Order: sequence, then C-alpha cells, then structure tokens
Amino acid sequence: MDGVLPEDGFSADRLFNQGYSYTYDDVIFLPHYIDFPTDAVNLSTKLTKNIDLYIPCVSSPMDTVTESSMAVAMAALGGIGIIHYNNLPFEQAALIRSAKSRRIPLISDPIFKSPSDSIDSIDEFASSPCVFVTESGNSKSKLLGVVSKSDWESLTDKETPVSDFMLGSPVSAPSKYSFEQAAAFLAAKKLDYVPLVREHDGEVVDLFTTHDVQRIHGYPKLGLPSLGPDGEFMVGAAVGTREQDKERLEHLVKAGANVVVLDSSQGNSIYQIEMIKYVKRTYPELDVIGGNVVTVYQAQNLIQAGADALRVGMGSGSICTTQEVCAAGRGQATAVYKVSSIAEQSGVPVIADGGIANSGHIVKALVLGASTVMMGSFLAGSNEAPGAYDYQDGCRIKKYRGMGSLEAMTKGSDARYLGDTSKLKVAQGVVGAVADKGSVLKFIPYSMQAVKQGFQDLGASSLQSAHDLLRTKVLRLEVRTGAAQVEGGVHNLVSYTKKSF
Ligand SMILES: NC(=O)C1=CN([C@@H]2O[C@H](COP(=O)(O)OP(=O)(O)OC[C@H]3O[C@@H](n4cnc5c(N)ncnc54)[C@H](O)[C@@H]3O)[C@@H](O)[C@H]2O)C=CC1
Ligand SMILES: O=c1[nH]c(=O)c2[nH+]cn([C@@H]3O[C@H](COP(=O)(O)O)[C@@H](O)[C@H]3O)c2[nH]1
Ligand SMILES: [K+]
Repeated sequence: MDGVLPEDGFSADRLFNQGYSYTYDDVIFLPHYIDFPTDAVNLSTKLTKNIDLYIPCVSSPMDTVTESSMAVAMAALGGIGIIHYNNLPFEQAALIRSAKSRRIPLISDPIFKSPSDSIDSIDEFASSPCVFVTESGNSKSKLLGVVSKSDWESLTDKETPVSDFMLGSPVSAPSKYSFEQAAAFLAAKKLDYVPLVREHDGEVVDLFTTHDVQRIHGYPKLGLPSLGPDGEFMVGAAVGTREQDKERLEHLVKAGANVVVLDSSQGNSIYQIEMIKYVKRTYPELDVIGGNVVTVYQAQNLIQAGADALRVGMGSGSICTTQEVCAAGRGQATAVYKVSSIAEQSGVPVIADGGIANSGHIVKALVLGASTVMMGSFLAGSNEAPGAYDYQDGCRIKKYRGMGSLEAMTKGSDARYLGDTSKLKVAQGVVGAVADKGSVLKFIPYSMQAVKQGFQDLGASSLQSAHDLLRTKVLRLEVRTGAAQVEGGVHNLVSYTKKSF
C-alpha cells in the first residue's frame, strides 16, 4: 500500500492543549504493538530523585489509610507508605519506629500482663492464642513467660496471678527475622506461635503464628521489599509547613523516616518553598516531596526550591470537595501530564495523587508521566488500614475520611496546632466508608499484574518506555464521549457479578 497512513488518534501534547480539564475516565489510549510477554513488563520506578521502588505504589498520608500496618505491608510489597501527621509528633514518630522495627509484612496486637495480674475472662485474649508476661505488663520490658489460651481455659482458679501458671523462659525468635526465617523457625521447633523479640533491648515486637504463615503463603509471592540504607523497611512521613512542624520534623528524622511529604492542598506557597529549603539545608540526606501541584508554574517553583519529587492532584481525591469549595484544581489526567512534562526535564519524579479507583487509572497515571501513584480510597478498605471493620446495610466496611473533613481537622488541630480553635473551619473533604477489600498483600499484586497487562497492550515494557512512547507521539490517545465511557463499562445486562481476581 502506497501513501501516508491516515492520522489515528491524538498525541498527548495535542490532546491536553485544547483547554479542557480531563480526568482519567475521559481519556483512553489506543493499543500499540506487542512484542514481549506480560511478565517482561518491569514496573520498578523512582519515588524521588534518590529513592527507588520495586512497584509504583504509595499509600496516602491519611489517618484512615497509613499507620504502621499499612507502611509495613507497602514496604514489603516494594512500594512505600507515608505515615499521616494528624497526631502528636511523638505519636507519629512511634508509628514510624514501629513500622521500621518489623521484617514481616504484618503487625499483630500481642496482649501483655505483669506477673501479679490475673486473667479474668477469655475476652482478654482477643484473637491472640496467648498472653505475654513481662516485668512491666507492657511490651517494653523483659519477657518472663507466656500463657496460652488453652492452658488458661483448663485452669480451675481463674483468679490466680499469671506468674503461678505461666510457662517461664519461653522460646523467642529475633525480630529481625524475615518472613521465611520466622516461618522456618516455627516449623523446626514445631511451635504454633513465637514472640519476636528485639535483640538490643529485649522488647517484644510482635507475635508470629502458624496462622500468619498460612495466610501469607496464600497470597501471591512478594516482590523485592523497599529497604533503606539501614536495611530496615522504608517508611515515609507527612509534615506541615508551620514553624512548629520543624520540631516535628526532628522527631521524624530521629525515628528514621526515609522521606518526608510536605502535605498541603496548594503547595505553591511561600511557606512550602521556605520549608523545602529548610529541609534540604538541615537534613541534606533526606528527600523531600513537595506539593500538591497541578500546573507547570506551581511545579517549576517547587523544583527550583529543591523538591526531590512532586505530588500532583488538587480536588481529584474520592473524599475531596476542594474544587466545589475553592473553585481551584484540575482534572487529574491533565494535571499529571502537564506537571510530568516539566518535572521530567529536571529529573524530578511525579506522584499522581488521588482519583485512583481501578488498575486502568494506575496505567493511565503512569503512562501520562507519573512515576508512582498515591492511593487513599483504593487502600482504605484493606485489613492494613487503621480502624476496625463495621457493617452498613449488610456490607462489611471501613471508615474513610478526608484530612480536610471537619472530623479530621477537629482531631488534628488539637494535635497539630496545639489546640488552635480560634480559626473558622471550612471543610474541604467528607467522612465516608469503603467496602472491605481484604489484604493489600493480596490485591496489590493482582492490581500490578493488571497494570502489566495494560502496559503490554500499549507496547511499553517499562515506565521509561511508556514515557518515551508518549513524548515521541507514538502512543496515541482519544477523549471518550459519554456514550464511549458507557460502552467501555459493563452494559446492557440484566444482572452480573464482578470478580476481578
Ligand atoms: N490534594 C488535595 O486536593 C487536597 C488535600 N487536602 C488534604 O487536607 C489536609 C490539609 O490540607 P491544607 O488545608 O492544604 O493544609 P495546610 O496546612 O498546608 O494549609 C492550611 C492553611 O494554612 C496555611 N499555612 C500553611 N503554612 C503556613 C505558615 N507557615 N504560616 C501561615 N500559614 C500557613 C495555608 O496557606 C492554608 O491556608 C492535607 O492532608 C491535604 O493533603 C485538602 C484539600 C485538598
Ligand atoms: O480535597 C481534599 N479534601 C480532603 O479532605 C482530603 N484528604 C485527602 N485528600 C487528598 O485525596 C487523596 C486521596 O484520594 P483518593 O481517595 O481518591 O485516593 C489524598 O492523598 C490527598 O491528596 C483530600 N482532598
Ligand atoms: K473530588
């Protein structure tokens, strides 16, 4: 066939310069050419200029998303969690320390007693198979013994102090054991559970059980964990831009935070620019993530100030009302593309923050230029998110709230601003709930497999290759009309069930 091929689709450059603010759902990539298998797709990436990740996933610094359990699981998967700062500085530091003292991607809740305590009811065991007895009755002193639930149940006099019937000098394993090492230890010693004890101070860090071994073996195989130079799990932390946040920052650095996120909805401010410079001056080894930004101009200012990565998104989050309340923001697909275009020139990675509802959105964010995605609602219904499950209309749910919701601000202003109640509070977020999703250790690997399939369809075997295909206009896009979006979803069925994996 002679002649020039007819033009097919738009380049990103042309599509995103038409004066429209596009969301992920508005746009669709045209498939390209496949010359490699799905498993050849490499999703390893950069969080910041100096931090590499095995998978492009970051959990949001929100008090219903990231505390120690989420941070541990995200690091074990090869991503990273950012611990929120809606708490007192010492509390945030304790969450970082707790996450960094683990090697196993789960955190149990061991129960402690002192030798003179008794156990009055079976409820005191909660879901634990045992109770640990320490000098002080909490984790922070020497382990003296252990009481198993079955031993307590066979006891006739339940008022006896635990020292009378506990099993003394219990076997323990070092807390630095990896999952494989701890599982092998349980098997070799034929134990049902073992306390994991930190070697340097004897603190009981966790309880590890055969049930945990079975659970983790049931999940897809973990990739390479995110470990810092200290060999511990990498953990990030959020911090504000107020004067008192400098003191908080000192706590975070002492606790071992590997990276800090300056957590603002509109990051292009004199306050943030000064804070970025302060962080780089005071802790030159610490990477700082600036944001949030959605425009080239905002991005340029933070890059110039020294940001090691940019967090992109304003009003795109599932719990966000910023665009309604403040009339500022941008469609997330446009924001990610525009900011990535300028950030790439300075080698500054972009985190696409907010609006991720499915694996297709992750593909879109990454191909449009982001190096990682930050997720709130996508992770909030998991076992690893803070808070207990509840039931609503027969559905198992977890609470999920915006950090700019009245509820979160009321809790936080006491902790963050030392009881600053003088200001009028206007919410920029809501309090809601999300459905139970099980463990991130299970659904993130499946989501990453789906992302790899998306990359394969586009002929991109890595993030760099996707970014190159987009910039060189090889990869084409189109805007989906309302009808095209309906057609792209499930339609015209009387009923259906959707099970993704
Ligand atoms: N990504 C998004 O679209 C949005 C996110 N959020 C989340 O809600 C939380 C709160 O966000 P923001 O209200 O933007 O928090 P923020 O603490 O950055 O800003 C609150 C107010 O304090 C001011 N401020 C900050 N530093 C200051 C200083 N040193 N001196 C004087 N004034 C200063 C800011 O200009 C702003 O008016 C964050 O967790 C954020 O991520 C909230 C709204 C939108
Ligand atoms: O307008 C807002 N009001 C809020 O109260 C709020 N809280 C969090 N965020 C931002 O939303 C992101 C999470 O969004 P998703 O649930 O869509 O993942 C987060 O990562 C934040 O960027 C907020 N935005
Ligand atoms: K929104």
